[in-house]
Amino acid sequence: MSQTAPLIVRLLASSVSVANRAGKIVRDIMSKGELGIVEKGKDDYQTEADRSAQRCIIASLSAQYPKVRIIGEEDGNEIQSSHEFLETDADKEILSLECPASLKGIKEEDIVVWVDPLDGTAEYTQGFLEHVTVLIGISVNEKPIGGVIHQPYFKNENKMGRTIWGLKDVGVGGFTPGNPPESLIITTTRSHSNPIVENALQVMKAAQVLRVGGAGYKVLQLLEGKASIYVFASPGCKKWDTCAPEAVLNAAGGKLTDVLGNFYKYGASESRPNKTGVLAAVNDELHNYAVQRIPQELKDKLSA
Ligand SMILES: Nc1ncnc2c1ncn2[C@@H]1O[C@H](COP(=O)(O)O)[C@@H](O)[C@H]1OP(=O)(O)O
Ligand SMILES: [Mg+2]
Ligand SMILES: [Mg+2]
Ligand SMILES: [Mg+2]
Repeated sequence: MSQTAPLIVRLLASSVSVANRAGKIVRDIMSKGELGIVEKGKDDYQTEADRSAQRCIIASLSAQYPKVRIIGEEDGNEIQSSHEFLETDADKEILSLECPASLKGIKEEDIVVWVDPLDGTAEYTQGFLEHVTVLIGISVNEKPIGGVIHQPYFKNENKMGRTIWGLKDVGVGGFTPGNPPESLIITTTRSHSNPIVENALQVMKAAQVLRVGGAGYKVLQLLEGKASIYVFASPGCKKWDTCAPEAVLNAAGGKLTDVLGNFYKYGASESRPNKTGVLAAVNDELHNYAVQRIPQELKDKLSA
């Protein structure tokens, strides 16, 4: 690995390689067919793929960046016994990026990485495999500045999977960005809905509502021009769900906030739940439209 590239570029390059490896683990466990499902809470599951992918990501990144604070979704991931999963490659394309001056002085101690080893677990267990992503989000001073969204089941011509990345003041890569659709298309949850979530959808006056799994996949739909706005007026998403998607969306000129229009903070001591929901769009105009549409009563209910 090039030791000459600035830390943030190396960390993003490592995250791309580690996410690819985690994606292979996710596919291998599905092929073997022994998912080892554990119920963590209501509508909240964990599988062997969530556990193994997280072990791979945390072991690999903490071995190379020992002073970076890394927070993963799953509990009980002892990293000692994970040498089988160590991935120390770093993506060459990312390593060759020109690091903007704004990101050059960042030290390991300044960084908090939020890891969702498998976003869309419900969909993974139900066979909606294209909704599944691996998310690695890099934050500095509480703000998401870089991120990786890996899709293990994206079908290319000759290989499985693709990795989308974004870096502040640099841009995005790994996919072809699309313009927002002509008519208003909303993307939202398919497995965690409730009456308040539905109310927030109705007020948008959308031409179409797409119901898909995962925060990563929904933000990808925005980036590819398949949807205009991502609305989820409910707690349930956590910091590891939104850090990487928000970083990539920001790098593409978009915006992700809660349904009141406030940014989440990604410091290590922040509470994990995104209590006041998620509202995201590829540009400020669509984002403003959505914030204004949400009734005050609903905003009050969520922030109570
Ligand atoms: N009620 C909930 N309980 C647990 N996780 C949730 C809940 N709501 C959302 N999430 C997390 O946020 C992601 C996006 O939500 P949704 O697909 O419902 O829009 C889910 O895939 C899940 O992440 P994960 O699959 O990593 O546990
Ligand atoms: Mg989960
Ligand atoms: Mg998730
Ligand atoms: Mg997860």
